[in-house]
Formats: sequence, C-alpha cells, structure tokens
Amino acid sequence: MLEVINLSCVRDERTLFHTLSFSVAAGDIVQIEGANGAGKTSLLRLLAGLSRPEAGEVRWHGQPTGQQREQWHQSLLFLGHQPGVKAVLSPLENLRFYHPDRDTAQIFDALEYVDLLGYEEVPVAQLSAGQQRRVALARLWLSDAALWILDEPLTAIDKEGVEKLMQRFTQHAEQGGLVILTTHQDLPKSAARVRKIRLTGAELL
Ligand SMILES: Nc1ncnc2c1ncn2[C@@H]1O[C@H](COP(=O)(O)OP(=O)(O)OP(=O)(O)O)[C@@H](O)[C@H]1O
Repeated sequence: MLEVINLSCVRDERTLFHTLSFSVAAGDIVQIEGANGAGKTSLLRLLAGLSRPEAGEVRWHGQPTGQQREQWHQSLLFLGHQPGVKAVLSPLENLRFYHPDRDTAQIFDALEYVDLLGYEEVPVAQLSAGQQRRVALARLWLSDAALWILDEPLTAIDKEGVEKLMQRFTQHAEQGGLVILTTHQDLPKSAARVRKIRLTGAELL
C-alpha cells in the first residue's frame, strides 16, 4: 500500500498542490490527470523520492519511504517522461544494463512483447520515437518491482501497443501490483478498472 499524506508541492514559488492525500492499494491502477503544468510529473517525482515535498509524506507499507530506502527502491520501477534509455547502446545492451539479473532469453521475450525483435542490436539513437519508448517499456516485462510509477508511458505508442500495455498493467494489478501513470490520451475500453485522480488546483482550497 502506498499512502500519500498531506503532500504539498511548490515549484518556482508557485504552489502546485497542497495537502494532497490519497492511497493506492495492491491491485490498483491509478491515472493522475490534469492540464499541462498541473503538477503531474512533479507529483510522480515526489512519489518516487526524486524530489522532496514542501510538506507531507509518502509511506510504503506504513513506513515513510525515506526511512527504508533499499526496500523502497527494490519495490519501485519509475519510468520518466523521457524514454530514459542510453542512445548509444542497443535495446539488448540497455536492458542488460538495467536488468543484469535477467538472462538473454528473458530479455528477448521482453523485446518480443514490445515488438522490437529484429531491432535488438540497433543503436537506440537510430530507432523511432515510439520504438525508443518501447525499449524502456520492455522493462515492465523484466522488473520484479511491485509499484510502477510511469510518466506518460503511452506517448508515441500506437493503438495496438497501447492495448498491449493496458493488458500488462491489468495483469500486474491482478498479481497484486500497483500502477500509477499519467497520460493525456483517452484510455481504451479495456482500461475500465483505472481509477482517476485529477490535479485541478482545487487541492489548494
Ligand atoms: N525543476 C523545476 N523548477 C521550476 N519549476 C518547475 C520544475 N519542475 C516543474 N516546474 C514547474 O511546475 C509546473 C508543473 O510542472 P509538471 O511538469 O509537474 O506538470 P505536468 O502536469 O506534468 O504537465 P504536462 O502535462 O505538461 O506534462 C510547471 O509550471 C513547471 O514549469
């Protein structure tokens, strides 16, 4: 269980949200919604511990995340809004770098899930925008983390790819995982179980 308790975020002297509280339980898929600049990325970065809140706390299984760094990092897979893969390396090399515990067959399976077979040795810099994001998304088939925090994972992904990702999110949730994502896209019907949390600025009242 992830608990967000009275979280406040100030950027550039502007309060993006104030005393924001919600929780995400095992099996939940949560979409953070809001206009451009509402603070979605800022919230995800706070949740992941990549920046510090003005006030408030994030707890994982009842304990502040800052007090259990090792366990927290093992439990978390964070994919930022940039693909976050190394451009000079191939998809195979990138995934080996991030998941050294996985064998080549497992990495090839993950590349197959994201339709990158045949591109495994091509430098990422030479791949299309959607393919570059798919390299990062292949990690969803390699990670053991329970909590996925995904910033705009569907950007540049085609319709079939989005459908496949939704299936993967659902499968992860059904196995007791948690997914928190942002997207500006309309989610397909298969996303019926997605709970929405909207950042409107009303949290400031
Ligand atoms: N490191 C930073 N320093 C100063 N201001 C920042 C920083 N990061 C974000 N901001 C500001 O915080 C506000 C919220 O940004 P954020 O990226 O969280 O929004 P968002 O909801 O994810 O937007 P989008 O839908 O456009 O991706 C923006 O006005 C942005 O300029």
